[in-house]
Amino acid sequence: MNTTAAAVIVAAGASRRMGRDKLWIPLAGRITLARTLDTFQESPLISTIVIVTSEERLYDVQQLCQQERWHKVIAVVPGGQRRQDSVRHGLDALQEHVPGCRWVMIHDAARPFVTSAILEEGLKAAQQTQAAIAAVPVKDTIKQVRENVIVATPDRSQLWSVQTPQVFSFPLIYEAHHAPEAQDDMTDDATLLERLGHQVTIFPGSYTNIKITTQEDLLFAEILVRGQEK
Ligand SMILES: Nc1ccn([C@@H]2O[C@H](COP(=O)(O)OP(=O)(O)OP(=O)(O)O)[C@@H](O)[C@H]2O)c(=O)n1
Ligand SMILES: C[C@](O)(CO)[C@H](O)COP(=O)(O)O
Repeated sequence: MNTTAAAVIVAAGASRRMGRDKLWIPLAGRITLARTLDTFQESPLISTIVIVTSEERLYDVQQLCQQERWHKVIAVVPGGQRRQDSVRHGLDALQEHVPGCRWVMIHDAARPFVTSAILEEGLKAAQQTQAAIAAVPVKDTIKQVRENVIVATPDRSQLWSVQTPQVFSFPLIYEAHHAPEAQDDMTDDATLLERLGHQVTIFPGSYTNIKITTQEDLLFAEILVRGQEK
Protein backbone atom coordinates (compact mmCIF):
# COMPACT_ATOMS: atom_id res chain seq x y z
CA MET A 1 0.00 0.00 0.00
CA ASN A 2 1.58 3.31 -1.01
CA THR A 3 -1.17 5.54 0.37
CA THR A 4 -0.34 7.42 3.54
CA ALA A 5 -2.43 9.19 6.15
CA ALA A 6 -2.01 12.07 8.54
CA ALA A 7 -2.62 11.41 12.23
CA VAL A 8 -4.31 13.49 14.90
CA ILE A 9 -3.25 12.22 18.32
CA VAL A 10 -5.56 13.59 21.01
CA ALA A 11 -3.74 14.07 24.31
CA ALA A 12 -5.50 17.02 25.96
CA GLY A 13 -7.72 15.26 28.46
CA ALA A 14 -7.79 15.85 32.22
CA SER A 15 -7.31 12.20 33.30
CA ARG A 16 -10.05 12.67 35.89
CA ARG A 17 -10.81 8.92 36.24
CA MET A 18 -7.10 8.22 36.74
CA GLY A 19 -6.55 11.03 39.21
CA ARG A 20 -3.20 12.05 37.67
CA ASP A 21 -1.93 12.79 34.16
CA LYS A 22 -2.17 9.29 32.68
CA LEU A 23 -0.29 10.26 29.51
CA TRP A 24 2.84 11.02 31.54
CA ILE A 25 2.76 7.88 33.66
CA PRO A 26 5.74 5.63 32.82
CA LEU A 27 4.75 2.18 31.59
CA ALA A 28 7.85 0.10 32.32
CA GLY A 29 9.88 3.26 32.11
CA ARG A 30 8.40 4.87 28.99
CA ILE A 31 5.44 7.22 29.31
CA THR A 32 2.08 6.42 27.74
CA LEU A 33 2.24 9.34 25.31
CA ALA A 34 5.66 8.31 24.02
CA ARG A 35 4.61 4.73 23.44
CA THR A 36 1.68 5.93 21.34
CA LEU A 37 3.77 8.40 19.33
CA ASP A 38 6.48 5.79 18.69
CA THR A 39 4.07 3.62 16.69
CA PHE A 40 2.84 6.49 14.53
CA GLN A 41 6.33 7.94 14.01
CA GLU A 42 7.67 4.53 12.96
CA SER A 43 4.78 3.60 10.65
CA PRO A 44 5.47 4.11 6.94
CA LEU A 45 1.72 4.67 6.52
CA ILE A 46 1.84 7.89 8.53
CA SER A 47 3.10 10.99 6.73
CA THR A 48 2.44 13.72 9.29
CA ILE A 49 1.30 13.95 12.89
CA VAL A 50 -0.54 16.64 14.84
CA ILE A 51 -0.57 16.31 18.62
CA VAL A 52 -3.38 17.98 20.53
CA THR A 53 -2.45 18.59 24.16
CA SER A 54 -3.45 20.76 27.11
CA GLU A 55 -2.24 24.36 27.37
CA GLU A 56 -0.23 23.34 30.43
CA ARG A 57 1.57 20.56 28.54
CA LEU A 58 2.23 22.41 25.26
CA TYR A 59 5.87 23.18 26.06
CA ASP A 60 6.54 19.72 27.56
CA VAL A 61 5.18 18.02 24.44
CA GLN A 62 7.12 20.30 22.09
CA GLN A 63 10.30 19.50 24.04
CA LEU A 64 9.51 15.77 23.96
CA CYS A 65 9.03 15.86 20.18
CA GLN A 66 12.50 17.35 19.77
CA GLN A 67 14.11 15.03 22.30
CA GLU A 68 12.50 11.93 20.74
CA ARG A 69 13.03 13.11 17.15
CA TRP A 70 9.39 12.63 16.20
CA HIS A 71 10.04 14.43 12.95
CA LYS A 72 6.60 13.65 11.54
CA VAL A 73 5.02 15.93 14.15
CA ILE A 74 4.25 19.15 12.27
CA ALA A 75 2.19 20.88 14.97
CA VAL A 76 1.44 20.66 18.69
CA VAL A 77 -1.82 22.50 19.35
CA PRO A 78 -4.01 23.17 22.41
CA GLY A 79 -7.08 21.01 22.95
CA GLY A 80 -10.62 21.94 23.84
CA GLN A 81 -13.23 21.32 26.51
CA ARG A 82 -14.40 18.01 25.05
CA ARG A 83 -12.54 15.29 23.17
CA GLN A 84 -14.42 16.28 20.01
CA ASP A 85 -13.23 19.89 20.40
CA SER A 86 -9.66 18.67 20.65
CA VAL A 87 -10.15 16.55 17.53
CA ARG A 88 -11.47 19.61 15.68
CA HIS A 89 -8.42 21.63 16.70
CA GLY A 90 -6.22 18.88 15.34
CA LEU A 91 -8.14 18.73 12.07
CA ASP A 92 -7.90 22.52 11.77
CA ALA A 93 -4.13 22.27 12.11
CA LEU A 94 -4.01 19.68 9.32
CA GLN A 95 -6.23 21.88 7.14
CA GLU A 96 -3.78 24.73 7.66
CA HIS A 97 -0.50 22.84 7.34
CA VAL A 98 -1.25 19.95 4.97
CA PRO A 99 -2.99 21.22 1.83
CA GLY A 100 -4.73 18.39 0.00
CA CYS A 101 -4.68 16.05 3.01
CA ARG A 102 -6.63 12.95 1.88
CA TRP A 103 -6.73 10.51 4.83
CA VAL A 104 -6.59 11.04 8.57
CA MET A 105 -6.33 8.68 11.52
CA ILE A 106 -7.72 10.05 14.77
CA HIS A 107 -6.24 8.24 17.76
CA ASP A 108 -6.38 8.50 21.55
CA ALA A 109 -2.94 9.11 23.05
CA ALA A 110 -4.30 6.99 25.92
CA ARG A 111 -4.16 3.91 23.68
CA PRO A 112 -0.41 3.18 23.67
CA PHE A 113 -0.68 -0.44 22.53
CA VAL A 114 -1.99 0.28 19.05
CA THR A 115 0.04 -1.66 16.48
CA SER A 116 1.23 -0.93 12.97
CA ALA A 117 -0.98 -3.81 11.82
CA ILE A 118 -4.05 -2.03 13.19
CA LEU A 119 -3.01 1.18 11.44
CA GLU A 120 -2.68 -0.75 8.18
CA GLU A 121 -6.06 -2.43 8.61
CA GLY A 122 -7.64 0.94 9.34
CA LEU A 123 -6.26 2.74 6.30
CA LYS A 124 -7.19 -0.18 4.05
CA ALA A 125 -10.75 -0.24 5.43
CA ALA A 126 -11.21 3.53 5.18
CA GLN A 127 -10.10 3.48 1.55
CA GLN A 128 -13.03 1.16 0.87
CA THR A 129 -15.72 3.12 2.72
CA GLN A 130 -14.31 6.61 3.48
CA ALA A 131 -14.88 5.97 7.21
CA ALA A 132 -13.78 3.00 9.34
CA ILE A 133 -13.17 2.52 13.05
CA ALA A 134 -11.35 -0.08 15.12
CA ALA A 135 -13.59 -2.35 17.17
CA VAL A 136 -13.66 -5.71 18.93
CA PRO A 137 -16.64 -7.95 19.73
CA VAL A 138 -18.09 -7.43 23.19
CA LYS A 139 -17.29 -10.34 25.53
CA ASP A 140 -19.70 -9.53 28.37
CA THR A 141 -23.47 -9.42 28.24
CA ILE A 142 -24.49 -5.75 28.08
CA LYS A 143 -27.67 -4.45 29.73
CA GLN A 144 -29.43 -1.16 29.20
CA VAL A 145 -30.38 0.16 32.63
CA ARG A 146 -32.61 3.04 33.67
CA GLU A 147 -32.77 4.06 37.34
CA ASN A 148 -31.10 0.77 38.32
CA VAL A 149 -33.70 -1.33 36.47
CA ILE A 150 -32.78 -3.38 33.41
CA VAL A 151 -34.79 -2.17 30.45
CA ALA A 152 -33.13 -4.09 27.62
CA THR A 153 -30.54 -6.72 26.81
CA PRO A 154 -29.23 -5.98 23.32
CA ASP A 155 -28.25 -8.94 21.19
CA ARG A 156 -24.56 -9.38 22.01
CA SER A 157 -23.75 -10.62 18.51
CA GLN A 158 -24.45 -7.06 17.29
CA LEU A 159 -22.43 -5.27 19.98
CA TRP A 160 -18.87 -4.07 19.44
CA SER A 161 -16.49 -2.28 21.77
CA VAL A 162 -15.17 0.70 19.81
CA GLN A 163 -11.55 1.80 19.87
CA THR A 164 -9.27 4.14 17.97
CA PRO A 165 -7.77 4.74 15.45
CA GLN A 166 -10.81 6.03 13.63
CA VAL A 167 -9.83 6.54 10.02
CA PHE A 168 -11.54 8.89 7.59
CA SER A 169 -11.43 10.70 4.32
CA PHE A 170 -10.04 14.00 5.61
CA PRO A 171 -12.50 16.28 3.74
CA LEU A 172 -15.40 14.18 5.04
CA ILE A 173 -14.47 14.31 8.72
CA TYR A 174 -13.23 17.90 8.54
CA GLU A 175 -16.58 19.04 7.16
CA ALA A 176 -18.49 16.94 9.72
CA HIS A 177 -16.62 18.48 12.64
CA HIS A 178 -17.65 21.92 11.37
CA ALA A 179 -21.32 21.01 10.84
CA PRO A 180 -24.03 22.27 13.24
CA GLU A 181 -24.51 18.70 14.49
CA ALA A 182 -20.98 18.80 15.88
CA GLN A 183 -22.24 20.99 18.72
CA ASP A 184 -23.89 17.94 20.34
CA ASP A 185 -21.77 15.97 22.82
CA MET A 186 -20.40 12.72 21.41
CA THR A 187 -17.71 10.42 22.65
CA ASP A 188 -16.24 9.32 19.34
CA ASP A 189 -15.84 10.75 15.84
CA ALA A 190 -17.86 8.07 14.07
CA THR A 191 -21.00 9.22 15.91
CA LEU A 192 -20.81 12.54 14.11
CA LEU A 193 -20.80 10.89 10.69
CA GLU A 194 -23.60 8.54 11.75
CA ARG A 195 -25.68 11.57 12.77
CA LEU A 196 -25.03 13.05 9.33
CA GLY A 197 -26.22 9.86 7.66
CA HIS A 198 -22.83 8.56 6.54
CA GLN A 199 -22.09 4.86 6.61
CA VAL A 200 -19.20 3.98 8.94
CA THR A 201 -17.69 0.51 8.96
CA ILE A 202 -15.55 -1.29 11.51
CA PHE A 203 -12.22 -3.03 11.16
CA PRO A 204 -10.48 -5.37 13.62
CA GLY A 205 -8.96 -3.68 16.64
CA SER A 206 -7.43 -5.73 19.42
CA TYR A 207 -8.27 -6.64 22.99
CA THR A 208 -4.78 -5.37 23.84
CA ASN A 209 -5.51 -1.97 22.25
CA ILE A 210 -6.75 -0.76 25.63
CA LYS A 211 -7.44 2.80 26.63
CA ILE A 212 -5.56 3.74 29.79
CA THR A 213 -8.43 5.20 31.81
CA THR A 214 -8.45 4.03 35.45
CA GLN A 215 -5.81 2.75 37.86
CA GLU A 216 -6.62 -0.91 37.06
CA ASP A 217 -5.62 -0.38 33.43
CA LEU A 218 -2.04 0.24 34.56
CA LEU A 219 -1.83 -3.34 35.86
CA PHE A 220 -2.80 -4.75 32.47
CA ALA A 221 -0.52 -2.22 30.74
CA GLU A 222 2.54 -3.40 32.69
CA ILE A 223 1.80 -6.99 31.66
CA LEU A 224 1.40 -5.95 28.02
CA VAL A 225 4.71 -4.07 28.06
CA ARG A 226 6.51 -7.03 29.58
CA GLY A 227 4.96 -9.26 26.94
CA GLN A 228 6.20 -6.92 24.16
CA GLU A 229 9.74 -6.96 25.55
CA LYS A 230 10.07 -10.76 25.56
N1 LIG B 1 -10.96 17.44 26.10
C1 LIG B 1 -10.31 16.30 25.78
C2 LIG B 1 -10.69 15.04 26.34
C3 LIG B 1 -9.98 13.91 26.00
N2 LIG B 1 -8.93 14.03 25.13
C4 LIG B 1 -8.14 12.84 24.79
O1 LIG B 1 -9.00 11.85 24.26
C5 LIG B 1 -8.50 10.54 24.63
C6 LIG B 1 -9.63 9.70 25.22
O2 LIG B 1 -10.17 10.43 26.29
P1 LIG B 1 -10.22 9.85 27.80
O3 LIG B 1 -9.65 8.50 27.87
O4 LIG B 1 -11.57 10.10 28.35
O5 LIG B 1 -9.20 10.83 28.53
P2 LIG B 1 -9.56 11.90 29.64
O6 LIG B 1 -10.64 12.80 29.14
O7 LIG B 1 -8.26 12.53 30.06
O8 LIG B 1 -10.11 10.97 30.81
P3 LIG B 1 -11.19 11.38 31.94
O9 LIG B 1 -12.53 11.31 31.23
O10 LIG B 1 -10.99 10.31 32.96
O11 LIG B 1 -10.84 12.77 32.41
C7 LIG B 1 -7.34 10.75 25.60
O12 LIG B 1 -6.12 10.49 24.94
C8 LIG B 1 -7.48 12.21 26.00
O13 LIG B 1 -6.23 12.82 26.28
C9 LIG B 1 -8.57 15.24 24.57
O14 LIG B 1 -7.60 15.30 23.78
N3 LIG B 1 -9.28 16.36 24.89
C1 LIG C 1 -13.01 7.32 21.24
C2 LIG C 1 -13.12 6.19 22.24
O1 LIG C 1 -11.82 5.78 22.66
C3 LIG C 1 -13.81 5.02 21.61
O2 LIG C 1 -14.05 4.02 22.58
C4 LIG C 1 -13.90 6.60 23.49
O3 LIG C 1 -15.20 6.98 23.13
C5 LIG C 1 -13.24 7.75 24.20
O4 LIG C 1 -14.05 8.04 25.33
P1 LIG C 1 -13.42 8.95 26.47
O5 LIG C 1 -14.46 9.08 27.55
O6 LIG C 1 -13.08 10.26 25.80
O7 LIG C 1 -12.22 8.20 26.95
